[in-house]
Amino acid sequence: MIEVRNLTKKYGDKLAVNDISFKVEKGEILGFLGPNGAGKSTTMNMLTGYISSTSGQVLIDGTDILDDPKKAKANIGYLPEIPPLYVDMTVEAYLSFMYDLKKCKLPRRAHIKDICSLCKIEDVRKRIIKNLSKGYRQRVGLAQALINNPPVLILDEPTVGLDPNQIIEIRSLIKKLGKRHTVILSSHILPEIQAVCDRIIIINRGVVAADGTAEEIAKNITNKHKMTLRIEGPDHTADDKRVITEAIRALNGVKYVRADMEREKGIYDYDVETDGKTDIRRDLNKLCNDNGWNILMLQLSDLTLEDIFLKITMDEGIAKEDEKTASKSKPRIDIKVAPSGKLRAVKEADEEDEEDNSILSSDSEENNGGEE
Ligand SMILES: Nc1ncnc2c1ncn2[C@@H]1O[C@H](COP(=O)(O)OP(=O)(O)OP(=O)(O)O)[C@@H](O)[C@H]1O
Repeated sequence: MIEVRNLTKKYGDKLAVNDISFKVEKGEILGFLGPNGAGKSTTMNMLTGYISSTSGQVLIDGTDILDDPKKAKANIGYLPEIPPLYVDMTVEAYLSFMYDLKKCKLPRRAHIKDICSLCKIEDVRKRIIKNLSKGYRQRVGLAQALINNPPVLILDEPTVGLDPNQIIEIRSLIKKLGKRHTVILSSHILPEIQAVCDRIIIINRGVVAADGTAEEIAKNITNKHKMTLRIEGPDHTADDKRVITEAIRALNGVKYVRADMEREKGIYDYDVETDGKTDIRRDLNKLCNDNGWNILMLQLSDLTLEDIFLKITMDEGIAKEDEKTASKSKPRIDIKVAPSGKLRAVKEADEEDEEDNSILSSDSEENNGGEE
């Protein structure tokens, strides 16, 4: 439904988006994550045809957004971070105006009524937008994005500034919309992405740093980094523990080994961490086979999305130290830390610096719309 091919955007010398490619299938809800300045809004703006790309292509249902913007844009409903509202209009007048602007063909009254019902703004239809609370305004913004019943919905930070109840409502609405629309949702908030999205793309410094489901990301990352093993040595003694720990430590790619509790008589668990680049499982198996040890359990660490992001960020820190001598740096995953999400480790021999801490801001509704 959406195809992005080698998309690049430069603002003067500033490379904001650097050769990104991805596809979003019909009916998929894609979460778009990244720290401040990563290039999310720039990408969203190119996807919606709001700004042009320096190079590359955006295809919406096969139509190039720059070659035939009218046709491509007819397929898109866009809710920017700040909803584009005419605040002196009533909700109804505004939606009717948007209906005309988007040349909607569906029966006007019935359609606007349906959209209002879907977005739960029926009770404020006759109110002036500027008098509505932030949550209601956000829903009116969503209603305008839906007005021409577009197959693609692009939502930029749709829950920013909402209170927790409003956040839950908007999330469940997006989930519902995802059944009939292809949705791209940009957010800083990991739990939001986890709750709503089928798949996540993390963009960092203008490149796609990760792409996949939370499970895939977790698997890729945890597989490579951390596992717990239960190994039975020949003698069931503490000496087994020492020999096994040292032998694992000597494997290529192992960074850290610690013998944990004695789980069965003379049998210990071992926490093992690797360098993140080497998959040690086969070597480990061979080591145990050669020595006549039995692997009774091998468990990859079960990390939350937040753990994974933190882990990636921390590993980037380590990579930075390792790669000081490397010539040119590549982008790294860098996440704003609010509680937690998912991806494919497109993570390369990345590098350096900074973390951000994202904030889940919450505004309470002052004017609780609804009553007239
Ligand atoms: N009009 C512009 N002119 C020059 N540089 C720009 C312009 N718009 C964005 N940039 C730069 O491009 C980079 C990407 O910005 P962008 O707004 O796309 O990031 P973002 O991921 O949306 O960040 P945020 O989460 O803070 O909104 C940033 O370094 C930003 O400063």
